[in-house]
Amino acid sequence: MAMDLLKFAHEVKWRDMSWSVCTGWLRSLSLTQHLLLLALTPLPFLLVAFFMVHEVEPKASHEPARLARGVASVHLLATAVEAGVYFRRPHQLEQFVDALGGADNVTALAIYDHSGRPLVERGRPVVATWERVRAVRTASFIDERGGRMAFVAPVMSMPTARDDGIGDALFTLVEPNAAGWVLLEIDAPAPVSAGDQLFLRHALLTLAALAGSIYVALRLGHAWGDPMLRVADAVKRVRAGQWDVRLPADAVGREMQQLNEGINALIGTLEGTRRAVQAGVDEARDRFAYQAMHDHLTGLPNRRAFDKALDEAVAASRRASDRCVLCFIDLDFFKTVNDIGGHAAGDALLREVARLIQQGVRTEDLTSRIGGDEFALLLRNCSTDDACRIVDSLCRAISALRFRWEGREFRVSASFGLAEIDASVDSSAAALKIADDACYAAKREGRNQVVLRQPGSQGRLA
Ligand SMILES: Nc1nc2c(ncn2[C@@H]2O[C@H](COP(=O)(O)OP(=O)(O)OP(=O)(O)O)[C@@H](O)[C@H]2O)c(=O)[nH]1
Repeated sequence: MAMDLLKFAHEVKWRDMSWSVCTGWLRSLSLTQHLLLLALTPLPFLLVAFFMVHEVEPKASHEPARLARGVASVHLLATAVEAGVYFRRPHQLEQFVDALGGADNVTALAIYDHSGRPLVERGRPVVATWERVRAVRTASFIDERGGRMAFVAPVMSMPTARDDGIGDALFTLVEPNAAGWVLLEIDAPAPVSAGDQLFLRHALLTLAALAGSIYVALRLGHAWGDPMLRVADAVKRVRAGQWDVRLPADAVGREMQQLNEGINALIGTLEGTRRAVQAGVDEARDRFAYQAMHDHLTGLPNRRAFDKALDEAVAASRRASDRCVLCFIDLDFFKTVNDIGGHAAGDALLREVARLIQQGVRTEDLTSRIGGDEFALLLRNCSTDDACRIVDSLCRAISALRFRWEGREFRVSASFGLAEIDASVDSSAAALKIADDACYAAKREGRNQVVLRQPGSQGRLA
């Protein structure tokens, strides 16, 4: 029992496996190959039907009409030679047989007496034995062998009356008996060749039907498969970023047209969504890029942007002797504004000062907020004198500012440290250090003033 179960499980597994291999193979076929398979599916049935039809087809030599003709011929012969047999006239029989034996399809013709002795014989009979001949009572077909058909008919004796010797009128009628037999063997028509013709005709028809099916399958495969391939190609191109791909709306077949329309609409929708997402991404990227380089409170370039510009300025001064001036600005007693007016007041003041500084410099100059209440200027292509003039007017503008907040008024001022960047300044850090020192000096000297410090010098009030 257990063995049976194991065997069954094994069989089921094998069946499942072969089924999955089969379905896997089917799935791997193209549409054209599927249709070809469909067209070829009836082939085994056609072949079986074809051979069955060929098998039941009666052999041409056994056609009833042919047999009847043979039987009639031998019967006529037997009747015609009756007298010759009865009266044993071989000469007459020979003439008769010679006349008939010349016929094309007669291969043997023999006339036997009642004891089986051939009275005359043309050709050698091969189909019928004497035993079979003498058993014949009426004209009939005996057999077919070796491409010959044999017909035999008895030659009947004439009916006679026997005198019984009792009186004048007393006779006994003697029934006719077989006095001999006529054997006729003729060529059997070539049944095989007729069968072959039939076979050939059926085979040609089958092949023609098959070729037609294959042709239709290939045409259908292309008619259905090509639009599908176009769809697959369109999807592939869209995935590669070609959003202008569109499928023809006049494809063959209503279903294909609907599919193309749907895919075109889908591509359009995806394209719209992609544009919206891309716009969002671009906008976010720009925003992040802006935020990365700008101060959120004042909108001025921030410390990172300033460091970058300063690096470039230092490199340019060393390379081409482009002179520029770096300026540090630190508000004086800014903490007081925060403490009295609150952080919001401090923010508002920072924005106000930023606006003032921006208004007071040239367009090619860079203004940035680099820390809490610290600003920096990069005055490009600028002499120290021009720089002092610009910064001095800034200093005055800031100290003239009356900042009002919630009914209070604040007086503001700033300390400025200037550093010229020439070819002797070898790094941004060195430039920053000089400007920072100058600003610190301005603070130390009493604030609200400008200190210029040349590279390598002690510095002076501007
Ligand atoms: N409102 C506001 N305050 C800030 C901001 N960033 C920094 N601060 C404040 O700014 C002040 C800067 O400090 P300091 O420069 O030492 O103060 P100060 O009063 O200006 O001193 P001096 O520079 O020596 O005159 C600190 O109190 C910080 O809390 C900001 O974004 N907004």
